[in-house]
Amino acid sequence: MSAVPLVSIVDVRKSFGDFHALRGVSLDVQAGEVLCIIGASGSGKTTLLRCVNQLVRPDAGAIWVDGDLTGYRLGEGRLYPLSEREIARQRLHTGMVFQRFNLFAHMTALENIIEGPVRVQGRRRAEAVEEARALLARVGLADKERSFPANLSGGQQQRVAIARALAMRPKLMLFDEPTSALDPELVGEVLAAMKELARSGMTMIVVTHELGFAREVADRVVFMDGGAIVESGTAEEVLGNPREARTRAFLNAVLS
Ligand SMILES: Nc1ncnc2c1ncn2[C@@H]1O[C@H](COP(=O)(O)OP(=O)(O)OP(=O)(O)O)[C@@H](O)[C@H]1O
Repeated sequence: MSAVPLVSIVDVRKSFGDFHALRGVSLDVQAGEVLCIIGASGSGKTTLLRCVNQLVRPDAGAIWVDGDLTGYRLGEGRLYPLSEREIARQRLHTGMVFQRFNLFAHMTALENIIEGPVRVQGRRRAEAVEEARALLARVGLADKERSFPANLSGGQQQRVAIARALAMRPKLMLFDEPTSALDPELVGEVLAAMKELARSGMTMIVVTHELGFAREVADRVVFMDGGAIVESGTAEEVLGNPREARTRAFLNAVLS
């Protein structure tokens, strides 16, 4: 019998006006799995990721994260939609790293990292500081705790953003093209931090154009097109020997 997935996405649909961004997407992610989502611009990758932590509410379908039906709570045998506040609380189990780093400009790297644990989770400041220092060391920025975002490179800011997400002790990490806003020479350092995280056993869903990263780290690669999953398999299968013509066309376009 296979294990219960940490994330279960069942027939999720989402439209923006007449545009069908997701046309019935189903996907399971096991605990500890690293899933990379690839696909052309507009294929629905970001929308799917945002549905997982409810920054976007699906029109139909269901998403479970660690046993919780996201956006709902069970009471007296019925499902009740959660309020925005309750959704925010549910979202705390899921860390997200965006294209843009969105650090608080008036706070140092360390203060950015402890903000969530102290203010939102009510953890003791001393404990949060100790953990933040360990996280900064983990992403290679032990010497930058007093730096403000304006004095950090894009790659360093993104690594602080990863540390900040991890400080909330998430069960799941979502990455939305975390290196696409970076200068090329800064991409490697962020991917290195993500690789270390992947190897530590974190469950990760990564929307990425970095096929080398996917090849090296992904347990599974999913190719999306037109709001649907076209192909799913190991990196070797999907990137090395794709079955579907649409996957081949996409790979030919990005690799040429
Ligand atoms: N909030 C929104 N309002 C209206 N349309 C939206 C919204 N979000 C997404 N869309 C539409 O849905 C389409 C799919 O978007 P999505 O960002 O999920 O694709 P993507 O595969 O992640 O592309 P990209 O790589 O460009 O981010 C977009 O092209 C856009 O037209």
